[in-house]
Amino acid sequence: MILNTATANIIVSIVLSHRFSYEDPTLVKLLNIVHENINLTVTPAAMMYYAFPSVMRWCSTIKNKVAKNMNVLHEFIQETFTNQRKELDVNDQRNLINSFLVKQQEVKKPQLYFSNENLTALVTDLFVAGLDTTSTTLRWALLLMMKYPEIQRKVQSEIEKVIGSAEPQVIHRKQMPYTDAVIHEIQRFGNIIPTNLPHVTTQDVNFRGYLLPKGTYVMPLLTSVLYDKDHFVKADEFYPEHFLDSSGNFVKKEAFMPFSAGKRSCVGENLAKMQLFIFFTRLLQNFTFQAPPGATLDLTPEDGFITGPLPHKMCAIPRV
Ligand code: HEM
Repeated sequence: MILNTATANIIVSIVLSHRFSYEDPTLVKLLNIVHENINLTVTPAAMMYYAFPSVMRWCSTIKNKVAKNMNVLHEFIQETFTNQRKELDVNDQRNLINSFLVKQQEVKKPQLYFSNENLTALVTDLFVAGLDTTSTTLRWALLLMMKYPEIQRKVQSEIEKVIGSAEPQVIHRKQMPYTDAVIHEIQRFGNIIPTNLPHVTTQDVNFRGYLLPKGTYVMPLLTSVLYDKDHFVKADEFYPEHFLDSSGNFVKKEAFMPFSAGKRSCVGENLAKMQLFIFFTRLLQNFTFQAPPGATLDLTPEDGFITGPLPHKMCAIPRV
């Protein structure tokens, strides 16, 4: 919950130029609805619905429940976030919602792209897509650091060398190849969206001798690249050297695609990378993460659409 609220506040500050306290009932309610909706959409019945929509169409319960929850989320976002017309000052645009509302006034046909429904959908998308993803990756990061203390120590010594006790900034990343490699490996190994989002062919496609007619549902499995043994020699292990050359320089891998690929790949990729670097280095600068004595650390992922680690108890030992 702490990681979720911290990452949520980043999106809140973009859309609303505001931050909530971690106990604020509005923020807690938002997180609970988003989380509940994500959980609901990954129940076995919902998964069956995505895979076999024409069969499952007859089973209206799950469809109605998901639609009802989505309405609750939309209504809540509309009331809380997007209803800012009264306070709008065209000469003082401070956030994404302000800019959208100004555009709505400027364009001739706002109902085309800049409708109220689109604004609500846009803000909802940012929350749904940007919350659990970043915080789940950070949960993997902390578990993997507990599991591999020698890797954690190497990251901490690079932090000491490059950042010292200053606040980490994105510009530090270039000078920190080991930490960069560890963060990439956390994303690769964590593989938090194994099935990616479903896509549809917009025209007939010939793929390796198979015809995929226009309108075919396609699930481009990210696991198939992130765990590809041709690209990652120890694909089933946590091995930061996947992203390092023999001199310790960071190397890019074309099979590293946790954000997917192509025109519809994650729009939040750059933001997410900045968040991961800053949260991860700030946390390890100030704490060493350890399992409680006698605890066993299990790297089996949770079931679901976003696959986080299983819950573990964790000790955060201050470093000063
Ligand atoms: C570690 C963090 C994240 C991961 C691993 C991740 C991964 C993904 C993936 C795999 C997709 C599907 C792309 C496709 O359909 O091919 C996606 C879409 C999307 N992501 Fe992210 N994401 C992350 C963080 C974020 C953040 C922080 C935001 C926004 C603030 C965001 C916003 C979006 C949006 C809006 C889409 C839909 C894009 C579209 O359909 O055009 N994501 N993300």
